[in-house]
Amino acid sequence: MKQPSEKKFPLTAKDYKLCEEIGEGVSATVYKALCLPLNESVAIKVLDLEKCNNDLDGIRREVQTMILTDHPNLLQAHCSFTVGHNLWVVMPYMGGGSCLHIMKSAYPEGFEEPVIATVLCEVLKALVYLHAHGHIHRDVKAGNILIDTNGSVRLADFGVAACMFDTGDRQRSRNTFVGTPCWMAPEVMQQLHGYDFKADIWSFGITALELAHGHAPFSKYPPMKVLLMTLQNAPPGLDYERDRRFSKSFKDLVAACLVKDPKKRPSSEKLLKHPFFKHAKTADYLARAILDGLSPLAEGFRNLKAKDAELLMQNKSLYEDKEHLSQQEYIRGVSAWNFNLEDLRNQAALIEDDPASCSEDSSMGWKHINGQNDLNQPNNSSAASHLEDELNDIDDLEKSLAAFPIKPLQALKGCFDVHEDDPGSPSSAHLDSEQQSQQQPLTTAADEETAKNDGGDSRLCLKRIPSIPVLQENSLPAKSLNGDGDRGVGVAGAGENMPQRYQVERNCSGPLQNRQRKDFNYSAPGEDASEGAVVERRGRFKVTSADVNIKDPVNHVNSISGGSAFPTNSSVLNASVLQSLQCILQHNTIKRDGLLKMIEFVEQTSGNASESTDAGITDLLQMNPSSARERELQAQVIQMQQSVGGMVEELQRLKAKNMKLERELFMMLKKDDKIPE
Ligand SMILES: Nc1ncnc2c1ncn2[C@@H]1O[C@H](COP(=O)(O)OP(=O)(O)OP(=O)(O)O)[C@@H](O)[C@H]1O
Repeated sequence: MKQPSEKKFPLTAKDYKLCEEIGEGVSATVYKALCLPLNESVAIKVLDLEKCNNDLDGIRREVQTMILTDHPNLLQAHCSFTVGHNLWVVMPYMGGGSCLHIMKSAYPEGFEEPVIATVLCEVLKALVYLHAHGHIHRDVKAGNILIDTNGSVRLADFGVAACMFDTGDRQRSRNTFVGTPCWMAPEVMQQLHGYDFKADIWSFGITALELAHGHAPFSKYPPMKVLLMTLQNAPPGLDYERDRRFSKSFKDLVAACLVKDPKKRPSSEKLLKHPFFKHAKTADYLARAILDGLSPLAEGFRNLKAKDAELLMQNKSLYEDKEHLSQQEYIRGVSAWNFNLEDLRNQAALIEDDPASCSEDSSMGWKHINGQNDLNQPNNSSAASHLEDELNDIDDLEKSLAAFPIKPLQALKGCFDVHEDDPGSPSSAHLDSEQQSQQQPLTTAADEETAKNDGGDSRLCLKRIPSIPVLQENSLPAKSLNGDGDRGVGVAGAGENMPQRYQVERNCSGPLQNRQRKDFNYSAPGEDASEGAVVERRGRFKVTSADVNIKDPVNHVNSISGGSAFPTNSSVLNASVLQSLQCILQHNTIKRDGLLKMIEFVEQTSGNASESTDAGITDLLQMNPSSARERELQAQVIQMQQSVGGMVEELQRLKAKNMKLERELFMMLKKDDKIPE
C-alpha cells in the first residue's frame, strides 16, 4: 500500500480556494479547488456529516481506503479534515470527469469498443490491486470511473468499499447489502451466503454494458423491479442482433462476468488476461477519442445540471404535478438507495405506466437522496395500485424464486417483508406486539423503524419492515366484506346472496386486503397436486380440498340426513343440524371465495391485457404472443376457466342442497313447535 507522500497537503480549509462545483453525489458535493500553498488544482469532496450521520463508518472506511491505496488506477485521497460539520476529502482533480458524465454530455448511446476496452482494462487493473489487498470495491460503475485530461483512468468512490480482512476472523465473505441496484450482483441482493470479490466482477460486467449502451441494464425500472429482474431473469448481456457493432470477444467478456453463480465468474486477475483487452489502447488515445471537443468539466457539469433543470421545468409545465418532478429526480443516475417500502411505494407510484416514459434510453439510473426523501407521498388510487404492484412483486418474487438455485427469498426475508406468519421467524422477530396486531393498517406498518443489516454499512441498506398483517376474510363479520360494496358476498346468508362478480378495490391505506387477494385459490403451476386443490390461503399456509374433506360438512350433513343415524331428541337435533348448517355455509363461503378469486384471476389474465403496461417479468400479459410460455399460460387459463365452470355448478348444487336442508330443518323445527309461526 501507499508510502507516505512527499507532498504535504495542508489540513485547514483556509489553505484551499474552492472554485466551481464539478460533481454531486448522494452524500457529497465535489468542487474543483486550488491548494494555495502548493499551487495545485485539486478536487474536494465535501460531505455533510450531519446528513450522513448513519454512515460514519462508511465514510471512515472510504477515506481510509482512499488514503492507503496506492495504484495508478485508483483515486487516492491526499488528505481529509473536518470543517464544521463537513468532512473535506482532498483528492487529485480529474479534469475529464466521470465516464457517466462524459457519456451524458456527448455519448448518450455509449462508447466505441476500443474506448470501452481501454477504460475497462484500467479499471480491471485497479480491481486486481484492490482484491489482492483484500478489498471489494462494491460500487463499480461508470459514475465512479474518472478520466483525467491526459486520458488516465482511475476508479473512485470507496464509499462502499469493504475490507475483507477487517473482521477478527478474517472471513472472506461479506453479508452487507451495499452498492447500486442496477450494478449489484445477485448474491449481494440475496444476502444469503455473503459475497466476495466476485461481486465486483458482476458490477464490472454491468459497467461494460453501461459503457456500451450509455446506461446500465434495467436502469429504467424502480429498484424493486431491478432486484426481481436481476434475480429472476437471465443475466443481461450484449445482444447478437442489437449489438452487432461489438466484437465476439467483448460479448464473451460480458457473458463471463455476468454469470449468476459467483463461483463461475473469473477472478479479476484471470479476467485481465481476456483477449478483449488486446484491444485496449493508450491514455493518449482515450483523451483524443472521448475528451476532444468536450467543454471543461465545471462547464459540462453546469450544462448537465441546467439540462436536468429544464427537463424538470418542462415536466412541471406539462403535468403541473409534483410526482413527475420527483420522478425526474429519481431517474437521474446516482448510486445510493435506501431500500425501504415507503421509498419503494413512493418511487413505484411515481413511475408512469406509459412504457415510453421508461424507454431504454430515457434514464441513466435513478437518484434518491439518502435520508432526504424528496419524493412525495402518493395519495391517489394510481399510487395505491403501484404500491400494490410493488407488493405483488414481493409476492411474485416468492412464487417465482423456486427456480433460483439458492433460495433468494430466504435472503430477502430478512430485508423485505415477504410475509411470514411464523411468529418465530426472523422477520416477525422484528415486530413489536402492536405491529403484529392483526388489523394494523399498511401505512402504519410501512413507517416502522429501520433496522440496518449487519456490519453498519448503510450505503444501501434494505430497510427491514415488519410483516404486514393480513386480515383473514373468514374471520371478519359479513359486513366487513360487504362494507365497500365491491365484494358483495357476505359470509352469512348464503341462501340469500348469489355470488356477485368479484371486484377488487385498490386501497393502500386500509388493512391489507389486497395482499390476501393475491393469494388466489388456484393451484399454482408446480404446486403439489397430491395436496388437493388449494381452497384457501392463510398467509403462507394454505387449506387444501384434502383438508376440507376431512371435516367436509357436506358429507357430514349427508350422513345426518341419511336417516339411520338421525337423532330423535329434538334439542340435540337442533344443535347438531344448526352446527352442520353453519359448517355448510362456511364451506360454501370458502368455495365461493375461491371461485370468485379464480373468476377474477381469469378475467384479469384474459380481459385486461390492453390495460397492462407493466413490464414485470412475471406479468404474463406482456409475453411474446408466439412464445411457448404464452401457449402454456393460455392452456392454463382455459383449464382454469373449465374448473371455474365446474366450481360454479358445484356451488349451485351445494346451494340447492343447502336450501333444501334449511327447508327441511325449518319444517322439522316447526313440527316440534320450536320455531314460532
Ligand atoms: N477527483 C475528482 N475529479 C473530478 N471529478 C470528480 C472527482 N471526484 C468526483 N468527481 C465528480 O463528482 C461526481 C460525484 O462524486 P462522488 O461519486 O465521489 O460522490 P458520491 O456522493 O460518492 O456519489 P455516488 O454515490 O453517486 O457515487 C462524480 O461522478 C464525478 O463526476
